[in-house]
Amino acid sequence: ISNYAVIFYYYYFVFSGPDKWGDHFPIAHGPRQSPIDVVPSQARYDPSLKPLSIQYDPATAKGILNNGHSFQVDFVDSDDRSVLKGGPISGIYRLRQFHFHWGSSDEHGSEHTVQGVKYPAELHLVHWNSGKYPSFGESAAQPDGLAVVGVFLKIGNANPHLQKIIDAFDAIKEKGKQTSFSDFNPATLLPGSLDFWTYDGSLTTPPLLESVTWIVLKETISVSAEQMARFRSLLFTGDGEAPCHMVDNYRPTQPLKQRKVRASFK
Ligand SMILES: NS(=O)(=O)c1cc(F)ccc1F
Ligand SMILES: [Zn+2]
Repeated sequence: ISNYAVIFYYYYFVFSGPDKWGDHFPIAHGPRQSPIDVVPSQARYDPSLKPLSIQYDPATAKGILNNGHSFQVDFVDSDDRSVLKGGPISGIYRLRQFHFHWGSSDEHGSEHTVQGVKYPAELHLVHWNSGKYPSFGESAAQPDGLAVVGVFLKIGNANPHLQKIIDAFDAIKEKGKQTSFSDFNPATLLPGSLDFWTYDGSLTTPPLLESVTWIVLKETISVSAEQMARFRSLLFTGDGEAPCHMVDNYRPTQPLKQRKVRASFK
């Protein structure tokens, strides 16, 4: 079908909300959908999991974009300067972008939950298996193609590392706007501990591809209530449209089905 139709359907379903996605993306009812509710007592410690190795080069930061359903910071991924290794993955995965999901209030907004606990926001650092596949697009179609590190945000002290991102929001308020974003190390957004839960899952927005090894960190990072309010000042809508605040851009948790969640810690 034409590119126009693809774009139309993409935006139609993204805007018609998660409950409608299954009608036209049957994989929405698949065996390894994300996000899920992580139940720590059901997660089995796996001593064979290696420590996470995260090495990012701030020079690979490229730009920041409002894509109409979140904002994302894109990275140069034409070489292995910013990579993820270890943990549950084999080989080397290149950082492609990071983005967030958040709510209309501090009571909810994360995609994953922990024994039903919802956080106000969740950071996703998206990596693709450059050791095995030639591109992000190719990787996204493979069961071992992507690895996403998820980090929960919790209301507390203002996060100075988030502030640099927030300061760029005025330039990307509307859908489709982007601006350059350089010299930023996303490792500054990680908590002190890299203890994690891991499970096999999917993209959480259409096309919901079941190609993601999820690595969800146990420890949270802080964000202030004022900083969360700045996230909610972004718009889903484009210039000239009736403004609609970018909030509640998270998918509800999905059935675990036959999956096991492993823990990297006792
Ligand atoms: N929320 S997500 O990390 O699963 C995700 C990453 C992508 F690169 C594309 C779509 C997605 F939904
Ligand atoms: Zn995400």
